[in-house]
Amino acid sequence: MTSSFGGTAAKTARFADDERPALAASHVSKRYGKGCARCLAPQAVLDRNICPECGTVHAVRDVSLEVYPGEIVGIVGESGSGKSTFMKCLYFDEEATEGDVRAVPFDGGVANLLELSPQQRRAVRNNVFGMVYQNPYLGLRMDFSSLSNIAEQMIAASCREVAAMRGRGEELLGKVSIPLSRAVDAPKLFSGGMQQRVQIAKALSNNPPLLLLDEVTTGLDLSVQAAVLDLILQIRREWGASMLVVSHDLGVIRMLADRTLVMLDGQVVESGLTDQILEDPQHAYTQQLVYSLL
Ligand SMILES: Nc1ncnc2c1ncn2[C@@H]1O[C@H](COP(=O)(O)OP(=O)(O)OP(=O)(O)O)[C@@H](O)[C@H]1O
Repeated sequence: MTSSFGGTAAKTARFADDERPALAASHVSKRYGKGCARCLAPQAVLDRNICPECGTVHAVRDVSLEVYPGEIVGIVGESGSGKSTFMKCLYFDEEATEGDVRAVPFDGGVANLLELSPQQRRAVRNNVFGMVYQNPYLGLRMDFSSLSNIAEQMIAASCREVAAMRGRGEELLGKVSIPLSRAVDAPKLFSGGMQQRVQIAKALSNNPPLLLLDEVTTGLDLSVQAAVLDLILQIRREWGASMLVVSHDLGVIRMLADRTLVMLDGQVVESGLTDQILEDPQHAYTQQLVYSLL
């Protein structure tokens, strides 16, 4: 079934036992610095995420996760815990130091995305992932019109028909509640909430099977936050996209995520169904996060 977002309908059972994960990341690490015998040893004890010996920053340490079709997976953690860096490694904004990432929608999950050529990486960015950054300046050309922003993304994915781009752009802007009268305005003239909604429309323009959302509601007013969160849930309901959502705010993760990973100092300290984590947090840091919600 085709929905109003132009993709397949959301699944009610989000991940059946026999389904393969749409995205599988294994043992992903990102270090700033060369590392040394001390900090590269298994179970190395660091000063938070920094090696006391050589000063290498272990921003992401051995993170693995899977996102199943139609599932929303959340990563929560305080500032500096490594969640954005992990996301950036997936989207090639940062070069992972090591790890293995497979995406079924790209090539059936055959290649390790981290070993792709620059050209193949562009194909993944244009056709497999839709990225929405916390800072809309990273995801949008602020001086182009909103329609042109969407067209740019579609051209990157080989669309050449002006009428199709205009039609898709107007459809998506309507979906994210940007009035058509503002479609030719540049995002720099918009409020923060509107900019985020244009970014979401742009990210959706090629029907990416995997959406990466990095702190998309941080810095927005509460009512605007609620509208953006509703929009994300609507996208999942109508379109069934898989999503990886990063936030320092457990309230956001509680609203969106089926499963959650908790990160601290570059490592995953706890993971499981979001409801379970909220009801029965095991790690002291998760307990602190959950109690701060009460
Ligand atoms: N270019 C860099 N060089 C050295 N350290 C870096 C660099 N970029 C990030 N870091 C460090 O990596 C760690 C993880 O940062 P990251 O931005 O991923 O955290 P985060 O959990 O997303 O927090 P925030 O939401 O505040 O960005 C931090 O300690 C940060 O200082």
